[in-house]
Amino acid sequence: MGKHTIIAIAGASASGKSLFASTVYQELVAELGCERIAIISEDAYYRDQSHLSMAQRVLTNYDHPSAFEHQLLASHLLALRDGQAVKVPQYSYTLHTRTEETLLVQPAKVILVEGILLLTDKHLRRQFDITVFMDTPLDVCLLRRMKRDLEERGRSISSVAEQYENTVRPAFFEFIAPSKQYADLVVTRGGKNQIAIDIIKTKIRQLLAEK
Ligand SMILES: Nc1ncnc2c1ncn2[C@@H]1O[C@H](COP(=O)(O)OP(=O)(O)O)[C@@H](O)[C@H]1O
Ligand SMILES: O=c1ccn([C@@H]2O[C@H](COP(=O)(O)O)[C@@H](O)[C@H]2O)c(=O)[nH]1
Repeated sequence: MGKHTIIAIAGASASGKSLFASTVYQELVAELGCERIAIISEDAYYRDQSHLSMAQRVLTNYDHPSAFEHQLLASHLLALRDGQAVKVPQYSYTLHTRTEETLLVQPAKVILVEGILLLTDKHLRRQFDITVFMDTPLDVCLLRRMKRDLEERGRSISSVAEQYENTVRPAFFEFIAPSKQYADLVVTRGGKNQIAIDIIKTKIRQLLAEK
């Protein structure tokens, strides 16, 4: 591995990717400092849709690779590897578009990236040094997504159910499940699997000691 290590955490929507990644990040950043570890979400790279009306935005398939600007994410990961800071877009799930703000992410020795389709894109896969797949049963994901989307993303029961049937579930079988083959580590039991969290933390500490 080179000077920088990029760790991808993929899996179904609500499988626990962001809880897992943010727990690893929070538990390590205090110990290591933010110049050594950074975190990015693939969701930040949903395409800007500010030119579309709300009625048009709700028709987008947010579970299809075309919904993401993966090229921008790939170029940001390359820049971070090269020691340059990047301006990560910020995305609003309620407005279905990017906000005006960006978040300046500084280059770090270890970069955690989490998102549903990270392992489906061969250009992105080339950037990852370590790959993790959250293997949470789909019924558990649906229940967690329902609760989260009602509480945090301004959705209704019927809108979550409709989107789940139309795009979320089909995309899981078409894109996400087949991408599990590219994972180095498969994590069961979601974002609170402390043994898996500790394994990744130990690996990160070991990599940083070598750099
Ligand atoms: N092992 C777990 N036990 C209980 N709740 C969990 C667990 N893993 C994740 N969650 C919860 O499920 C929801 C979805 O998790 P999240 O990390 O946002 O998923 P993702 O990033 O994969 O979409 C969140 O509310 C999170 O707190
Ligand atoms: O405008 C949007 C953008 C995305 N979504 C849904 O979000 C999930 C991906 O995020 P997770 O945090 O991994 O759940 C994806 O399944 C999209 O369906 C959305 O509903 N609206």
